[in-house]
Amino acid sequence: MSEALVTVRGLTLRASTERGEAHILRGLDLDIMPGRILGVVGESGSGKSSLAACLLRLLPDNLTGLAGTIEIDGTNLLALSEREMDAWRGTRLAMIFQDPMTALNPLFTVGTLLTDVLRRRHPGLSRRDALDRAEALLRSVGIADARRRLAAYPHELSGGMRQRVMIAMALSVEPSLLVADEPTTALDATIEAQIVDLFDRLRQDFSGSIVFISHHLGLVAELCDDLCVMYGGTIVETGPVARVLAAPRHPYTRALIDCEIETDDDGPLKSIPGDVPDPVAPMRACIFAPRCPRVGEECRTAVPALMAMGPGRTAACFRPVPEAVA
Ligand SMILES: Nc1ncnc2c1ncn2[C@@H]1O[C@H](COP(=O)(O)OP(=O)(O)OP(=O)(O)O)[C@@H](O)[C@H]1O
Repeated sequence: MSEALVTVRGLTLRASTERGEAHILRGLDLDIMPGRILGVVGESGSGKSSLAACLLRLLPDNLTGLAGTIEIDGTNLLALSEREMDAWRGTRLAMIFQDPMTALNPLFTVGTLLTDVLRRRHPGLSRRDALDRAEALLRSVGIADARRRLAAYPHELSGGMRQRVMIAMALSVEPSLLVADEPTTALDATIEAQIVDLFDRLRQDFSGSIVFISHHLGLVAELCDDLCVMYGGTIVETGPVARVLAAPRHPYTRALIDCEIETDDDGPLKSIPGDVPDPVAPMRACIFAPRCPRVGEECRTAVPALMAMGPGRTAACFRPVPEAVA
């Protein structure tokens, strides 16, 4: 297997809250492979967006205790100054948010937003050349009548179109690492399918890594190569997406898949019985133990580390789902 593009080790994040210090990320280890799409899934509150925010170091002020390392090509992003990090964001890292309006400045036209990013990336680029490139980028993300759209303001576009513009802006960075946080959640099903198709097409020309965060296992199965399952600020399972979904080893992954299978298209979303862990509580045992159908004595007294579960796969579980019945 090739070397990881991004190596995350012992990533920890805490927040001061009224109830005390919350453990948002509890020491994550993760390898993100070049040229592959890594899907990150987990229930609401499991820490997916926080992981995304750490990868770009875009964190709110009340978040403290950021520790560990995030290494790309031998540089630890967590050791960079704010200024150095800003330069990385304009050249090596890019993010696509759930709500494009949070990322698209409403005061500027699409053309200005795109040419600004392009000229930051390529300082010698003339305004005319930048506009030509911006137009080509809009076309590449499926925007018809691209020249005319350059003059539009974000609020003049539909939600799906805004999301395409944000994808074009992220691509204009030519990033090594592109992080997409629930990029289709705010869109209706037809537009969602188009955006997923777009990601699928983009991957052919894109040599960097994509981290794709989603609630939706079906979407991740369709689009991603690798999977990372998060629970309670920890990673509980990783591996090639098809193999993990066909035969999960962590009981939490099994439960997530069962919920998705049992949820009818039109029916209410099924959920795993029991409550998600309290982020303020310290972790002294397996964090999934209180909800786990396979729980044993050791699960209530020790914290399982991620253990190898066959080629390219890991799970943090003392009593994994047996392979034969997985
Ligand atoms: N700035 C913050 N201050 C306090 N707690 C926070 C902050 N940001 C996130 N959290 C808490 O950290 C935990 C993880 O949140 P996060 O948004 O990363 O989860 P998520 O898996 O992305 O959830 P969702 O799918 O709902 O977006 C949650 O318990 C959340 O309440």
